[in-house]
Amino acid sequence: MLDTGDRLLSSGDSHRDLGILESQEILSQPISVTCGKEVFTAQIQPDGRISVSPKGRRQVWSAESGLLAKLLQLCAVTSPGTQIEGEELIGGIVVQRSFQLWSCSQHGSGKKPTRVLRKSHFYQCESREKAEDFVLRARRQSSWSTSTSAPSIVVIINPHSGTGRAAQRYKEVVRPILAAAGLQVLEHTTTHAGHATAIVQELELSGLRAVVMVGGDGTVWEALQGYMSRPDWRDAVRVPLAQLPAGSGNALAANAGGWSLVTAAWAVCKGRSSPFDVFSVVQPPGKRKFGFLSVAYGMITNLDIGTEHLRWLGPLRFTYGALRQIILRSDWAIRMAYYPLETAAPEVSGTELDGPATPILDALDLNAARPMDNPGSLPQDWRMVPEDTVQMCVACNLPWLDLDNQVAPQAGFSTGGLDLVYTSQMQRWQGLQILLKASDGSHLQVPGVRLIKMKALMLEPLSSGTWLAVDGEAIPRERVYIEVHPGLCQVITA
Ligand SMILES: Nc1ncnc2c1ncn2[C@@H]1O[C@H](COP(=O)(O)OP(=O)(O)OP(=O)(O)O)[C@@H](O)[C@H]1O
Repeated sequence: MLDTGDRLLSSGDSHRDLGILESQEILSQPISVTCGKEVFTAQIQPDGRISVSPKGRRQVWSAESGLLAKLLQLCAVTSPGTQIEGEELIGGIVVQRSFQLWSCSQHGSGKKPTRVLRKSHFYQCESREKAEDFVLRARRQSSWSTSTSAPSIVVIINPHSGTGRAAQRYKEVVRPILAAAGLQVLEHTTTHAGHATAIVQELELSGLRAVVMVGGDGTVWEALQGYMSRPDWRDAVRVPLAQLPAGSGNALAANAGGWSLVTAAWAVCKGRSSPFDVFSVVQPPGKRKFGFLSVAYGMITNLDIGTEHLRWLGPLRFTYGALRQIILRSDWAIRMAYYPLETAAPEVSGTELDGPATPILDALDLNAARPMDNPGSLPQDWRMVPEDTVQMCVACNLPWLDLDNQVAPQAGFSTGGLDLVYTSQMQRWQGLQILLKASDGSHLQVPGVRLIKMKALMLEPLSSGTWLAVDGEAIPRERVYIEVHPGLCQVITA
């Protein structure tokens, strides 16, 4: 095992051999339970719903709907008769001869729907074995994709992320949910910067449902470097990444719909994933890195990396940083050229032993004279960005840069390109408008905000006093080449 932080979590209940629970018919066998003095029938329906109905009544009675339910809620009384949607159910826990069902129900709507954890009454069975069997069936149906064995996940907790409460929040909020779903969880806690990369490089990834980061985007970035530096990177990228939002920005969680810890933990229990683009970051002669979120320069990096000392403020530090940058309003010299999104990439030639191919960048001689020194010498199909000073400047691989700001509303998990969003002649009032409108992406309509879609980018930062950053992590402030790898990785989605 890797480090002192390693810990294998058992769900608390024994996972008995489910060989007997082969068919759907057996999965949905009803059992008789009691709650207080009443007798109920608990059954997993073929569509995944669980119903607990008073014995003898044919109609499934739901405490979640209708006038009676509203009255009961008003009187703060709940009934043990209930019905839980399969989509909400995650599993349950067993205490002696009783079980309790756990679900995550939708709370709020609109653009950022979240889920809240709900726990049913305790239902008593004839024996502990019966209670365990029922919970096992509930887990199989709701969180195990009907498999007979519990899915395994790796959780990497960064105790330094956000305001420093990630480990505690994980223990209080997330760990019980994963245990109720019966997932096999291998926990690692990072002890230093760069540790998440080392953990991922050493992991046995085959058969894993997901690698789950409890932290911010820096932790995801480190895990991604770990994936891509493995000799078996091609197999590794098939294992989905997930982020439980415990950092400051939490962009991967935001883009995946994991707007809260409970919502993101529910998504891990459900285990649905989508392909998503990542990109190569090349700074010759340095080693290639990989990004999943953004390449930023100037104002955006100053408001992020420049407010590291205000970490205790949480995400508010970004708002403070943005206001400060708007008031200071600096111009940053830059040169950029891009390979348009609509232009087809050259054919891939050669092997991919050292990572995914970069056919667009391979057509350039990256160590030769700087291609942007003389626009006439730009390689075929590349275009120069006309402006040579910027204030805000960020190439986004995903729409949300954190839980609050949708900086590139037209971007997506698998568009095959980056959206470069920048300003060149921004006045302070425009900066304020951008700040106010970025929450719904309407800042793109503010005069002076430019958007260019691209498959590849070369960027030369020419000012000091700021940073060049990938996914919020500072990289050397030197020429950088970026190329997108469409749909290379997988992400767990809510
Ligand atoms: N045990 C640790 N002690 C100190 N630093 C750590 C430790 N583990 C990881 N780190 C470093 O913590 C830094 C911050 O983590 P992370 O980026 O996840 O959180 P954040 O900055 O709050 O969130 P975001 O990146 O979403 O804004 C990372 O650069 C990582 O290298």
